[in-house]
Amino acid sequence: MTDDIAQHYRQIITALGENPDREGLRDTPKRAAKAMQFLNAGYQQSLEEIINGAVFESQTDEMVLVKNIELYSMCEHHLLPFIGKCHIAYLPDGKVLGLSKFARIVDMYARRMQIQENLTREIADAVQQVTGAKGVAVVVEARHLCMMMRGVEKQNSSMTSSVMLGGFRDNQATRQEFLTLIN
Ligand SMILES: Nc1nc2c(ncn2[C@@H]2O[C@H](COP(=O)(O)OP(=O)(O)OP(=O)(O)O)[C@@H](O)[C@H]2O)c(=O)[nH]1
Ligand SMILES: [Zn+2]
Repeated sequence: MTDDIAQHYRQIITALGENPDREGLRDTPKRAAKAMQFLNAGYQQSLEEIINGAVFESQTDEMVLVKNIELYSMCEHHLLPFIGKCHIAYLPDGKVLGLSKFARIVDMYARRMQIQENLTREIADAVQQVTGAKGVAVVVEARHLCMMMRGVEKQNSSMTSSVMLGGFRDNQATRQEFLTLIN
């Protein structure tokens, strides 16, 4: 598969007017193929595999918040990166999730071809599914290189997307507490 992708990169380099056989570019198709495979590795993962049973019984019913999870994804329109951070909160209902698993969930969905809104929704649905929480809130703040390096070339705009489920959707005080904590 890597060789296959590398062959296509070689053609792209040629089509762009470069010489894929010159010294500096000789290994580039293969490197680029490996990088692209890494950035799309989320297709090879499943929720079950990354959670690996790390859901623990707990009687806490207070909000749990994991803030500022770094996020690197690729926009499905241009295959250019969007980069930012993700905040996840949930209201446990007898079960809590291993802390590292929030970052693993973010990475699994981010390492696919995405738009930010769908990524946000997929993270929220996954946390809901594995914890059975009374509520889940996810906010993603990101800057899109497709808007910065090309296209409208706006360097300072960022996009915020959010998904609120259960108690975060129904209860304004809970939602407000979450928004206050992340700002
Ligand atoms: N809602 C949303 N839009 C995105 C995201 N990533 C990229 N886009 C937008 O997708 C749109 C694609 O628009 P098109 O007109 O088909 O493509 P384009 O001609 O390359 O668009 P420009 O970027 O405006 O030059 C653009 O408005 C992008 O800014 C995302 O995560 N969410
Ligand atoms: Zn884009």
